Formats: sequence, structure tokens, C-alpha cells
Amino acid sequence: MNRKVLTLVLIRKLNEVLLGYKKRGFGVNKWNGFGGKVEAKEGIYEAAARELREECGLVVLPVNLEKIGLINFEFVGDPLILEVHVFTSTKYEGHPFETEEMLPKWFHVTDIPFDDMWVDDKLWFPLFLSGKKFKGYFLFQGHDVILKHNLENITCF
Ligand SMILES: Nc1ncnc2c1[nH]c(=O)n2[C@H]1C[C@H](O)[C@@H](COP(=O)(O)OP(=O)(O)OP(=O)(O)O)O1
Repeated sequence: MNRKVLTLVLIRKLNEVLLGYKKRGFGVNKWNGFGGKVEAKEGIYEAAARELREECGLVVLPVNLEKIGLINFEFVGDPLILEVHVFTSTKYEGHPFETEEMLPKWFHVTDIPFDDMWVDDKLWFPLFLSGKKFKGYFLFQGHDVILKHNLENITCF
């Protein structure tokens, strides 16, 4: 099995979460956190901070990122496993702006646009929103159907 390591950053303030509308590439036309591939010789915290800055202009120090999730995604017929490290932070600088990849928008925690997000998000976002940490696995058929999954609440990474 090949593995691709990715990051996903969910910025919070009070009762809001910052999401970005993906304008191109993998996950196009979905709202998601900010993130992408971890480059060679880059740590995952540094990669998460870099992707956040590249995709919406917000600056967060790697030390101010809290790892809250680890999710492995597998797609039927594809030997590549996506290993996604999920982070959150309330300590950031700057104001989010649109980039060629993402259109950022704040959403109230009671108004997360699950119908226009990856279908797995509906299952693990409640853990994130209630301050819990988690590990999960999702087997997808295509990009819209989950054939199998497991999700566990953990105490620390
Ligand atoms: N199923 C699911 N739910 C929630 N979030 C995600 C998934 N699958 C995913 O891949 N993701 C996340 C993980 C990453 O944050 C992005 C995907 O990153 P991607 O845009 O492919 O990575 P980049 O490095 O930006 O790619 P290029 O633009 O450079 O090709 O979605």
C-alpha cells in the first residue's frame, strides 16, 4: 500500500469555524478545512501551517496547532491510502482572503454546510466541535459513498 500524508486545519473563533470552498483539484466544489500534501523533509505541523497560509493567508505558528485527529482514507480500486492529520487552532494572525485554490468563509458551529462537504465530515465534525480527539478509517466507493468506517474517540496523540 502506498501512503500520501496530508494535513487538514480547522481554525476556530468563539462559535465559528473557518472553512474554504475548494475551487480546483481534489475535493473541488466542497467546503473543507485548509491543507494538503506534506512535502519531503517537512514536518506535519510545519506543513499544516504552510498550507493554511498558502490557501487563505492566515498565519499560525506550528506550536499553536493542536492535533485533534488522524484519519485514513481508502478508495476501492486504488492502492493509495490518504493519511490525513487534522489540526485546530484559535491562535492565528491575519484575515482570511480568497486564493486561487480556496474561498474562505466563517460558519457558525450550528450551521456547518455538511451537504456540500466530504460525507465523512458529518461523522467526525461533532467530535471536533465538542473538543474531542479521534482516529478514524473510511473506505470510499468513489467520492460520495462510504462502504465501511470506524471512528474512535482518543484521549491524546
Ligand atoms: N474525505 C475527506 N474529508 C475531509 N477532508 C479530506 C478528505 N479527503 C481529503 O484529502 N481531505 C483533505 C486533506 C487535505 O486537506 C485536502 C486535500 O489536499 P489536496 O488539495 O489534494 O493537497 P494539495 O497539496 O493542496 O494538492 P495540490 O493542489 O498541490 O495538488 O483535503
